[in-house]
Amino acid sequence: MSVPADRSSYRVRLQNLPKRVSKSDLLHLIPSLLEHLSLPTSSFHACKCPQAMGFAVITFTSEADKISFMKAFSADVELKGTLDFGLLLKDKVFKPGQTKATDQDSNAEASADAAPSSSENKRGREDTWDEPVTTLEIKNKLTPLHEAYLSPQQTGESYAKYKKTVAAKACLVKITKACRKAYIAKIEAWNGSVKRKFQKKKNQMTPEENLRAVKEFGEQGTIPRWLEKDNRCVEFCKAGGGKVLTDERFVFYRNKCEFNVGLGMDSSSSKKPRSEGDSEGAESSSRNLKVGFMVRGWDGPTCSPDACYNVPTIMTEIALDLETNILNPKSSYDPITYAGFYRMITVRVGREREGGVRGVMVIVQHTAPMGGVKGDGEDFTGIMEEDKAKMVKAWKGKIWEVDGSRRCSDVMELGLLKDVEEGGKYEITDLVYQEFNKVSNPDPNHPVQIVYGNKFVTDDILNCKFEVSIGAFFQVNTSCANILYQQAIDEVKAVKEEGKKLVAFDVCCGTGSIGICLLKNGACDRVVGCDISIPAISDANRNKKLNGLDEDCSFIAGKAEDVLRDQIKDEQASQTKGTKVKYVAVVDPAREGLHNDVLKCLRQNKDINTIVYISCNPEKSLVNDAAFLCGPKSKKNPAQPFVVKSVQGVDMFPLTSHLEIVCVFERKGYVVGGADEVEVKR
Ligand SMILES: C[S@@+](CC[C@H](N)C(=O)[O-])C[C@H]1O[C@@H](n2cnc3c(N)ncnc32)[C@H](O)[C@@H]1O
Repeated sequence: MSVPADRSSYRVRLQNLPKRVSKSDLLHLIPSLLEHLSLPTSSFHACKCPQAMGFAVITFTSEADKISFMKAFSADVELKGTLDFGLLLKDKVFKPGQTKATDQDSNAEASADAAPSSSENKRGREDTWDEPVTTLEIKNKLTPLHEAYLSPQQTGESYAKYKKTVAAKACLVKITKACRKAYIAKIEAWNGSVKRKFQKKKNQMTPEENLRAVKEFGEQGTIPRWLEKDNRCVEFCKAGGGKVLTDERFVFYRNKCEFNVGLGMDSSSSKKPRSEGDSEGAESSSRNLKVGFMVRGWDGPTCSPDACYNVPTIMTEIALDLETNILNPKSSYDPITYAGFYRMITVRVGREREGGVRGVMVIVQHTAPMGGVKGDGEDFTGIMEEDKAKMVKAWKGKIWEVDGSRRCSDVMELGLLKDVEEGGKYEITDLVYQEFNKVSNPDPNHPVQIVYGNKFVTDDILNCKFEVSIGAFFQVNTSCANILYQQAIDEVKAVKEEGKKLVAFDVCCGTGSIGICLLKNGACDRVVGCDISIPAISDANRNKKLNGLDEDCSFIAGKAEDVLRDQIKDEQASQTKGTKVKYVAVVDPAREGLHNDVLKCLRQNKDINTIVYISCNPEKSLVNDAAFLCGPKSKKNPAQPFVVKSVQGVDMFPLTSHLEIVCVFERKGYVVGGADEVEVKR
């Protein structure tokens, strides 16, 4: 059989798989999936699953086979219900020659809540350019729940109910199912081993040994009360009947957006230019540079962000200014051919400064000016310098008076906003360039070049001030972050005990924002944080001083899986004798969840009995991590398990399907029969 050189268009991504799925699991699963869908097993060619990533890439024998699979899969409503983890199919765009599904891919997805997902995208699909993109299509892509919010009849579920369903059902039921599964497997194994043990030793055991074995069997051989039924966990948690928290500002809430610099549709020509010889394309290219979102994926047109409910007006105005007045029309980047110069424009709005003016940072990401990504492209040095000079001239010192009423009247009519709360005064205080030549996204430590201004923006959460560097993470909905962090404060305060010092380990602390808010608001007495990002940790170290908390905070840069264990040990060793200390962990990992070593460290440390877990991926990584923290004891994992104490949803991304969850795990001196109310005695 001849093997085609490039099978990139034959691949799909199967998501929501259990994190620990192996290739051999998949080799069983895929043929049975195909059988279930009445498709020939011969259509399957190969599969890959990166370790502990919870997804797999399946390659079919042809593109037609892939399309048949996708159609059958999407049409099969039952399928999702029958599989424990609710599989999700994603027609991920694989670049020509790309065979590997990497970590970077999922990071790119993680940051894509501003940008459209590429779920319906197909490489080289010509119909992405056939029809003009409508504003409804843009809205559906970026704020897919706008219709559920506006007209409950259309989806049969109101917006609030949908979000609550995600919080209570999808997350909690999945946690319960995953934990129950682990207990059931353990019990089955235990039954077998106990039986063997008894049969072997029946006559040699003393009555005491016999009693001990029976007791052990009793403890290990029973499902904990909170996991008795698949939905039992819900009864223990607030979100089962509770409301998702929101600040009720459903529009224009993002403080950061990443705009693609691509080509927009032209009424005179819908064909995308592909080469210099393509005169029709070249003509439309000169008119079509667009700054916005790629609603139809990497090979589709770039669209104006004006129709997006979650993008503030100042950002849409900056995008428009760039595309009409500043950027050279021949300089957009093509992610398929890697040709071109400007890749992405990030706009970040900061806090209000003196005179009611809000500072804005613009980051221009581009390829190498000489030769581009592959090194053999055009020389953009002149264009770069020219455009940069235009930006400085037009922006530096200019106050933008933004009239938000145009977009407000639209959303007020729809009931998304009560008052005109948009627009105001802005100044682009910082302009930064970043050269990036690889295919995916730069890591947080990637260098930048300051054109004018600073390397960071400033913002406030609760009553704390933060400086945030370019590569550092910061919550994208600042006003809702107040609610999220207040929730964390309340949960940590609940651990505090009179006469005892409370130390909070802020795992994946970013710029130190959660820990600093905890400390400043009296929830704990000391914060010890770690984060993989060096710029974020230098921000955290500046931010603790900015908030007058230098003495009681310690932040270090490093992967949590490498540094947390020693950080905890050092902190415990540093306590003066006689001090009564309690410890709590607040974890806020990226979408992939916590590394196994971090989970092990938290579960094994008997001094940490409460974990406040903030998750932006409650249906996947939170479920997997909960299964580890709450799963049965084993030889590898002998420490007492945690139970889920509460789950609270916070609507950080209104009108999208994303939901932030604050899940509190508490370690209980669990014994059969409901003693899960007893604290661990040490
Ligand atoms: C969702 S953000 C939370 C940041 C911060 N807690 C906040 O609220 O702003 C996740 C953070 O995890 C960090 N991170 C990712 N992988 C990590 C790892 N292996 N070890 C430590 N931190 C990590 C990222 O740099 C990022 O700052």
